[in-house]
Amino acid sequence: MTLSMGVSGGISEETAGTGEVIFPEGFVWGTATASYQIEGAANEDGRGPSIWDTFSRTPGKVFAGHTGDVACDHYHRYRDDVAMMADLGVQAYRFSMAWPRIQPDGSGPVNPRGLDFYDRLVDELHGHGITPLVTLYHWDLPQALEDRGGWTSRETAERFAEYAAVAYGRLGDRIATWTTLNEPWCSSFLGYGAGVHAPGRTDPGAAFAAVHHLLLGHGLAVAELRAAGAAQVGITLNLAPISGDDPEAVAHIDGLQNRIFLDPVLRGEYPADVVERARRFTDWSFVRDGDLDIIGAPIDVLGVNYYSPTAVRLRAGQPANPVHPGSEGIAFVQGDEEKTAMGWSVKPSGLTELLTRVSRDYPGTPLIITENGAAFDDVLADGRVADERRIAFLDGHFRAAHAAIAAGADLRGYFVWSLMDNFEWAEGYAKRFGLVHVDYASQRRTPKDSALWYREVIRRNGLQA
Ligand SMILES: N=[N+]=NCCCCNC(=O)[C@@H]1[C@H]2[C@H](O)[C@@H](O)[C@H](O)[C@@H](CO)[C@@H]12
Repeated sequence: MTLSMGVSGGISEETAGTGEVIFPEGFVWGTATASYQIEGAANEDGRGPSIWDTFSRTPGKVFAGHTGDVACDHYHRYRDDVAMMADLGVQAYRFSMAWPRIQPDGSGPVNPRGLDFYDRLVDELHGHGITPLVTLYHWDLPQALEDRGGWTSRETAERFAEYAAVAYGRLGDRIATWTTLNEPWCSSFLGYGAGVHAPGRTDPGAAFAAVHHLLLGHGLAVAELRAAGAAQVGITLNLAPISGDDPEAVAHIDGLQNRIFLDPVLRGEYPADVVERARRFTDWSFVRDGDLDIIGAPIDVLGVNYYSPTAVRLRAGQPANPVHPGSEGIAFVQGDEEKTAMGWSVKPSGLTELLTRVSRDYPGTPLIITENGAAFDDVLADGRVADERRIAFLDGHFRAAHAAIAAGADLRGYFVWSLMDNFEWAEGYAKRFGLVHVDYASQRRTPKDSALWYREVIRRNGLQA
């Protein structure tokens, strides 16, 4: 089954908020994870160090000094985890491959034991009738490449395409949908601009160079995957609807959050207003003739990660938000909506707004929600996690996604973040996004009430009244 296969069947009448909601026939329901967040086995079977191994060992960068050394020990427990997904009725599974497992130095010699793991994982998935969707890069850049400039260097883009070809060569016969990058916005603006993610650099100019080389890596990898015969290729972007009374402030943040990625990938050009505003930080000399043609090569599916909307307003004297270069005078504000354990506003209608905007402004590319979910302060008691807030969160967002489909969005699937609690980057293990609870001391998995609820959603292909 390919994930951007056409869906058929009508849409039931949209009942706002409470009624029965049935998704189109063939709609794909899945869960998502990422290599550094769940695998562990950081120094096993030839895996090389990544920038997150380095960053998590840097004092003060990650909550309580947590690292991904063990994480959910998925590297050893993958069979049970796949069986657990099958028991939950999960139809598709989005996971990432660890580049440092496959090429420990990010280039040159391939580590066959690294490929062997993904071989075993994919065969286990198929054995349970679960469709794999792979992310080639979910932030664990080989440290050796960072030592040579990382994503600020064009060389990294070129090495990424080689890695994509190696991965496809071993697994292309069993994985139909290949996405290149997860959230280049995080890799660039959090990793090189604000320094709150690996590699921890705080240089806006470097962030813009990283944006470009991440996108160039995407484009070069798409070319390799196409040449090798990949059925579906795509990319995953974290996007957000931007609201506010001041059009210039909204345009500025929409440009840095959304259009700086959507326009190159889907239109083959950088948004002119973003290019101009960024000239304070970069001369864009890293862009070479032909790069945008490479970046803008057609894709088959766009992965959309949505968590929360962004609201901005002008505020005199407001210093720039380091995540958003040049945002002096722009305040990021939150309404009185419910907040998750991450402090993020819960606004399902933001998903409808986002999906309809992307469909309107960038028509013609099927969409998949590759991540949506929430962290709450889950409590395991008597072998159960009664995570009613997560059920309500997902119910609302599923209905919002359905409303977007009813409004014409070509949405093909939905992957809940995350299958299980895992290493939440700078928050370490303090934040739990999983449908399944993980006791890290024992590595015991316990499906939360939301997992059991999701099983019924999948079985019904929709929501009850
Ligand atoms: N306000 N606000 N912010 C909304 C989101 C900010 C950007 N962070 C993400 O999207 C990351 C994405 C990542 O792929 C995954 O690896 C992370 O575990 C999840 C949860 O954090 C999300």
